[in-house]
Amino acid sequence: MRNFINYKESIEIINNIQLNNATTQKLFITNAIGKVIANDVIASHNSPEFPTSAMDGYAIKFEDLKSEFLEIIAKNPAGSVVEVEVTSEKCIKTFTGSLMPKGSDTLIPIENVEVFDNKIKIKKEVPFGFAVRDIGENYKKDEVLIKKGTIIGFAEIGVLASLNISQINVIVNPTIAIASTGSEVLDLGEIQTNEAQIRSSNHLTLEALFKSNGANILQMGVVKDDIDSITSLFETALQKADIVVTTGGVSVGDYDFVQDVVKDRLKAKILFHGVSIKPGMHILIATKDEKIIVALPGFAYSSTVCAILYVLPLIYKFRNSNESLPIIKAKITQNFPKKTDKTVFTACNVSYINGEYFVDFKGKKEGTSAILTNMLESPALLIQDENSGDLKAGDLVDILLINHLK
Ligand SMILES: Nc1nc2c(c(=O)[nH]1)N[C@H]1C(S)=C(S)[C@@H](COP(=O)(O)OP(=O)(O)OC[C@H]3O[C@@H](n4cnc5c(N)ncnc54)[C@H](O)[C@@H]3O)O[C@H]1N2
Ligand code: MOO
Repeated sequence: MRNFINYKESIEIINNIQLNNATTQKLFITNAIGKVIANDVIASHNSPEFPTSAMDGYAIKFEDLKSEFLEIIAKNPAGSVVEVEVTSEKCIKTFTGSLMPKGSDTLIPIENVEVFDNKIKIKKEVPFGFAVRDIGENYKKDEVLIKKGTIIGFAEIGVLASLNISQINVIVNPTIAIASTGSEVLDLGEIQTNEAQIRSSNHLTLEALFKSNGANILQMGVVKDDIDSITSLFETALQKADIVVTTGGVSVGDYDFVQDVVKDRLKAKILFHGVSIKPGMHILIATKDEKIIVALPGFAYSSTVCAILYVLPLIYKFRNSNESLPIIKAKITQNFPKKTDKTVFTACNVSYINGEYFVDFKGKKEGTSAILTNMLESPALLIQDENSGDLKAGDLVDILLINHLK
């Protein structure tokens, strides 16, 4: 009889896996979108470096605000440096993005003045320093602007560009080899020869999930339930990938060979085989020569839930990223019983109304762990801890936001 550990213990084991130092690569910034930056980015200068005008108007001395007229002594277009200084009762026509001329401290917008030849009359006053962007308004020299572990997105690209940084060091994404095992499962396009065969969805569901969450994929397709084929699958996959993920063949059936191969042929170090969760209780995680093996159950819903719970955190770990699973609180809108003493992950609908998350089960199908369609539309996983009881409408519950995974 196998020893089933609880969910919390299984996650601690995953968190404690020691990985080698991540490899980094240098990329041009827009090729690094979605990658994890390996070093802090520190501002090399103030932005702006000099007081800069935020509007089109006239640069003045604030003390002249009440003067009857101010003489326009120069024009100061953006991109050029005006040498003339603003002195008492003088002003310089200055534009959005122009440096504030020496001697000036305030900008009167064009709309606030009346122009008489080379003079202006201020019709509407402004406070001191109006429409002047101070030195370092956007960022200050030596400020840490992007922390290592951040995933590069559009805002990071913009900040890097403003720092004139064209290439950055990013973590090389882990490679995950994926295969579905089972003599009844057919790859796409494979000809069906009897009624007991079904189309494999798992290997492609997992490819989509891992690819969009930061892994390179080695798709190995479908492998029949046969010890030699499964052994050679693992041997190849372990050479090429950091993580090998399979589905099927981990429970108690006569043809559940994945576990036999991992334990007896590969002699991998078993971290656990069996967790008190629903779905996915037969999950097996092992290590072999610095590589990680994740053998998931065959059912489509079980393998997907377990891939989210165990493989995504491994990807985060390989990428040294500051990501974590998006688990938040929501209000449940109907009574919901606790059906087993395991930790249970149930697909539900999630909506966000007036700043609060709500969950219900409208349209969700009940049945076995084969029902992947429950993950369509706007799903979340309701998490019922092993020690929790029945839920009542209005209770605050933990949910994992599936649509926040990419
Ligand atoms: N006597 C017992 N039977 C079962 C137990 C148990 O404890 N005692 N556990 C059940 C649970 S829970 C699960 S989960 C499954 C896990 O079994 P396996 O991981 O060995 O998976 P398979 O038997 O290979 O497949 C299960 C199911 O999923 C379908 N499948 C398999 N691969 C794919 C694929 N690539 N794409 C789509 N669907 C797939 C397969 O046809 C089966 O229907 O064991 C229970 N049995
Ligand atoms: O362990 Mo299984 O509950 O059907 O995935």
